[in-house]
Amino acid sequence: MIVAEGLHFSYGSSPVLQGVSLVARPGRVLGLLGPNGSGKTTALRMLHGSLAPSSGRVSLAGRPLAALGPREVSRQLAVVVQESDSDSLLTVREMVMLGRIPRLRSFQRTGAADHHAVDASLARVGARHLAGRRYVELSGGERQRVLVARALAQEADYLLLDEPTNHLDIRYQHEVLQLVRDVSDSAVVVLHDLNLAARYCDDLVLLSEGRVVASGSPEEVLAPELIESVYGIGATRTFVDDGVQLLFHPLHQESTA
Ligand SMILES: Nc1ncnc2c1ncn2[C@@H]1O[C@H](COP(=O)(O)OP(=O)(O)OP(=O)(O)O)[C@@H](O)[C@H]1O
Repeated sequence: MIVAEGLHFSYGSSPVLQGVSLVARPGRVLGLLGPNGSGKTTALRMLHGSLAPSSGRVSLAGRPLAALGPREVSRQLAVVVQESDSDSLLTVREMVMLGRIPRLRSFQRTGAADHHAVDASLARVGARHLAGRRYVELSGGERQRVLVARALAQEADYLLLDEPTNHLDIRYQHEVLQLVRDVSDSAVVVLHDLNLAARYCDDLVLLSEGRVVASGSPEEVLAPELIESVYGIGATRTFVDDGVQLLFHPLHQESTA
């Protein structure tokens, strides 16, 4: 279980997180939602320790994150963020092998078990055929699969993903999130698309201006009045396949929800 309690953080004098608390339970996908600049990425970075809160705390499986070493953190958390160009010369196989590094001891070389884990991870995301290709030459959707494979190769308890559907077409958006559900049922995912969040997440946390304004099931969080007050756009709620979905109103129309 990942527990964040009362996280505060500022960049300079601008407060970004103002007392954010959340719980990511094992076996569930938690969606982190909120408008641009509401603090989602900052909060996610605190969950995996790449940023420390100015006050508040994060614990993993009951132990304070701040007291855990990087190796221990990487056994529990695997992070999927967009890659920079610095990795551009790597092949897909090499990229996924990077996921094994936290599991190696100092100066230990990769061995048969690591190669097996890389093959198994690529197979799970349906990307074995890409193994010899250069990462930089892949499409956005293929890259996302490879990044998820790298996180899987790490064999961590939780996947943490920051906007994994960014730049993907609608089919790949669904594929990547279905993949997350298929391969790891313990995940925290930052999403912009509220309907994707409703479909693929078990629990949602909605941030606004650095504060949690709602948390709970998609049905509880995606209430039209709340969405309108946070995002400034009217919405009507409907149900598809027993799940909540929103229809948004063009800005000149009044909400009928
Ligand atoms: N390195 C930084 N230095 C200064 N301010 C920053 C930095 N990173 C983020 N911020 C600011 O912190 C606030 C929250 O940013 P954050 O990236 O956490 O929001 P977000 O909800 O993930 O946004 P988005 O949906 O646009 O990606 C924003 O106002 C942003 O401008």
